[in-house]
Amino acid sequence: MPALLMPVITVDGPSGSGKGTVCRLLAEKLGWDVLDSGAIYRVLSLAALHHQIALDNEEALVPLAANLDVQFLIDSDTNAGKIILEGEDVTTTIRNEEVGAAASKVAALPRVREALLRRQRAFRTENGLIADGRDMGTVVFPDAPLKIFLTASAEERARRRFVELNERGLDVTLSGLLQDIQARDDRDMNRAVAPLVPAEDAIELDTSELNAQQVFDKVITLLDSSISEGKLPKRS
Ligand SMILES: Nc1ncnc2c1ncn2[C@@H]1O[C@H](COP(=O)(O)OP(=O)(O)OP(=O)(O)O)[C@@H](O)[C@H]1O
Ligand SMILES: Nc1ccn([C@H]2C[C@H](O)[C@@H](COP(=O)(O)O)O2)c(=O)n1
Repeated sequence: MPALLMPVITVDGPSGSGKGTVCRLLAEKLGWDVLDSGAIYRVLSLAALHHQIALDNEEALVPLAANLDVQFLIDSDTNAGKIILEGEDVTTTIRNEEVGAAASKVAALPRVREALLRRQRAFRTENGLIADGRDMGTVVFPDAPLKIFLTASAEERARRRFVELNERGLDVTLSGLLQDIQARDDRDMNRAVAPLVPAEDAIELDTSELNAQQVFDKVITLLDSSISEGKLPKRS
């Protein structure tokens, strides 16, 4: 690994455990970049739908993944992320539950994961990186000095998603979301390649009874321990 590369903090865990929320807060605090690896799988599944490629057609999905025409931009005024797929703004579309389920299907294909590996590792630059996903600590950045694995009960994760989607005006039911979450967990945890499991050296944090601020505070405590152990550089 070239010496210029800064450390990575990995945050893995199942859907709705709060990874994206804590990664955003951490990145703001540290001024580091974020890799939202789930967004890459979501964009790929959307591209497959656009090109009418079946979600289990590994032969066709591999070149699509390798040549994916996607840009991850930051709006300089609002600082909000923007995702452009083949010239189209898909920032909101990829967050739909259907796209999440489709992403979990293409993500089960070993050669598709392989094709996306280099693209994910390229997010690591001379700035520090917070990497959000399922296999960040186990496969993509196994040398990360701080690995966090967030969990929460499926019921609590479904409740969180219900609140979020209701706020967005979407017509969803709690029981439907719970079923979706359980199906996605099952696929993500039981696939043959890079299943959702904590890395051996990951620190697990159950967020079921914690609000987002409490989770963030705990992560900052873990970060400070890693700094005092010399695993991460002092923060400015
Ligand atoms: N500790 C928390 N307590 C309550 N709600 C939370 C907590 N953390 C996050 N949330 C809310 O739960 C929802 C899911 O959070 P978030 O998107 O961060 O999860 P995620 O793990 O990144 O999910 P996914 O993998 O599906 O992208 C969001 O609406 C978020 O605001
Ligand atoms: N590192 C990753 C990230 C995501 N996936 C798959 C599995 C998820 O169900 C799906 C969507 O992810 P989300 O945006 O909800 O975090 O993508 C994966 O296999 N590996």
